[in-house]
Formats: sequence, C-alpha cells, structure tokens
Amino acid sequence: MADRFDKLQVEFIDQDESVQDVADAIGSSGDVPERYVRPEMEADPVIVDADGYSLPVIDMSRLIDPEFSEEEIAKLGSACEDWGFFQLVNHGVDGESLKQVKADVAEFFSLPLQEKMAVAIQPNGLQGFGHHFVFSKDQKLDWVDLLFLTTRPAEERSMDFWPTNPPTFRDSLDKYSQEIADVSDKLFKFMAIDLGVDEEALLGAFKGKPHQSVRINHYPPCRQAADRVLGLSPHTDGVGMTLLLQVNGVQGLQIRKDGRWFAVQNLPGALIVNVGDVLEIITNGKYRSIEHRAVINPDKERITIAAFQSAPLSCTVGPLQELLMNGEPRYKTVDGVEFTKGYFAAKLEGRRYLESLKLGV
Ligand SMILES: O=C(O)CCC(=O)C(=O)O
Ligand SMILES: [Fe+2]
Repeated sequence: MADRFDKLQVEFIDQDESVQDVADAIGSSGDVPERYVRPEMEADPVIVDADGYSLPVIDMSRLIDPEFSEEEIAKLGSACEDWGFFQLVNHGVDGESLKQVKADVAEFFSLPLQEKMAVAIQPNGLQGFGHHFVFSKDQKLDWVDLLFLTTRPAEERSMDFWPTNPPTFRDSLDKYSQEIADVSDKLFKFMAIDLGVDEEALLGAFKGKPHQSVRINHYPPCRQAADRVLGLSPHTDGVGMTLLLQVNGVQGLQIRKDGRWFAVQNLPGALIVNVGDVLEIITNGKYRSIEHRAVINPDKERITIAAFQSAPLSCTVGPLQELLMNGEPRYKTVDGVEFTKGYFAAKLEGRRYLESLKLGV
C-alpha cells in the first residue's frame, strides 16, 4: 500500500552496513571509522541530573483524579513551557504489554544481520531496518541501527517492514501502539485544559486520523570511542508529541537546556515525553520543542522505542487562533506535506527548520 512518506519524495543515500557489524568488525582493538567520529562532542559540556535541576515528573494517576487534577495539569503545563520534556509515571500502560514489546524488540536486534535485512529499508524509503536519514556521502553517521515503522492508523501500515521474527513481534507492537495512542490522547486533553483551549481545537489540528510511527533505536556499545561517536545527532522531533520507552536500563538521552547538554536519568518504569515541533507551532511557541541527542555507552547496548504522535499529512500546521500573542502568529502556517518535506530538507539539524518557520514578531 502507498506509504504516507511516498508523497514526500525525499532522497537518501543507500547504506547497507549495520553499526552492529561495524562494532563487531573493529572488536576491542580497531579504530572507529572516521565517518562515525564526531569531533564536536568535545566542545559541549554535559550537566548531570543534579539537585534543583532535574526533569519534571508528571503523574498520570493525579491528572485523572479530580482531587489533584488541577494542580497536576498546572505542573504539566509548566513542564511543557520550561522544559519541553517530562517523565510520565503511573501512565497506566499495561505491564504485560510493556514486558512483551521489550522482549520482542531486544530479540529482533539480537538476530543475525541477514534476518534483520528481511525488513531492510528500501532505496529512498523511510520504513524498515537500517541506517536512516543519510543525505550525502560525506555526512557523519550516527552510531545506531534502527527500525522505523508507521503504526497508526492501522490501515496505513506497510506490513512488509514488520518483522515476523520473533513471531510475537507484530502482535506486541500492535498492542503497545494502541496503549501509547491512549496515553497521548489523555495528555493532549490535559494540555488543552492547561492552554485554555477547547479540546477539539487542539485535537482538531490532528484532524482525521492521528498518525503514529515508531522508531526503535538500537545503540551498540562502542568500547573504543563512546565519547567520540553519537547515537543520534542533535534534533527536534517533527511531530506533535513523542513518548520514549527505555527497553533496558541503560541511559543515554541528553537534552539541550540553557545552552548545555543535560543528561536525563530515566526513572524506572517512566515514559519520557517531549513536545514536538508541531505542538510548539500550534501553541504559538508556548510549549517548546527542545533539541536532544543520544550518546553511547562504552560497554552496554541501549535500546529505546520512540513513539511519535502526529498529524495526518492532510492537516494544516499553524498557530491556533486562540493562542495568538496580541493577535499575532509567531510562526507561518503550512500544510502537512510542506511541513514534513521541509523538516527532512533541513536534514534534522537541531531547530533549524522550526526557526525558519518563525515570523519576525
Ligand atoms: O533513544 C533516545 O534516547 C532518543 C530517541 C530520539 O530522540 C528519537 O528517536 O527521536
Ligand atoms: Fe527525538
């Protein structure tokens, strides 16, 4: 079936090596190939999670409890304004479903390369397993193998890219994708209350069938040069909202805060949620889409599942009338196809595309 991304006609350079293979080939003594080495890493200091400086924690059980809801919604609003990121606890995602999806994803990445290549990304495609978003032959490469899939609406899935090994993979990803869609619907609802806009007005921006895709990231360890390679280059997410699940206990997410990198310590069991570019634009800049990146552990592999909740390509991306500053929009309004094309054309470099949509007010 036609992929939503076919309309975008983005052109990528084919990559047929996997980072896991590169890591295996260099073993413990060889050099990391130049294409993976990132000299810019040395320049940027990292702040660790310290007193008075930790990611806000939002409790879903308080959001839905009439006694605490108002207070928790205010906290949610501040988190989206000040940080653009928060940890969500008591999110209600079924424990069995979490366990199963984690086990299946880890098993998929542990398969031999040829098994994984059964769902390999196709030339100029976006879905499937492999290296993604390579735009030129000289571009530095991220130290990650990933599997990118459209998960919702169900009729837009390209099942050719959904692994059949392990056999439970499809079923567990299907269940997880439903659970995450439910959590994000609730969060959008509470955000609408915080913003003082009609729920329909906020969700109306995601009119039709909300879109969800997942990026399952596998970061092999890098013994030789963990501090000189990057798992994911700094970027913002070109979507409404992202919900990130850490599949194993290995940390690696960093977010840009006050010009420096801040290392997120994921609370066990919490989902990490962040505001994407589309939500920043819809809220006319009230909520912020923050640059983030993933770093590599020298000894341990790291696996994460990022679920992106977004708008259909048929929608329009622009500030909500109710949230204009003195009647002024701070961002251009563009249609969904133009927005997504522009996001990729800016090569996922930090906030570059988002800044280009800003109007001079
Ligand atoms: O794996 C992580 O910590 C970050 C993932 C991420 O930012 C993404 O997939 O967009
Ligand atoms: Fe991201």
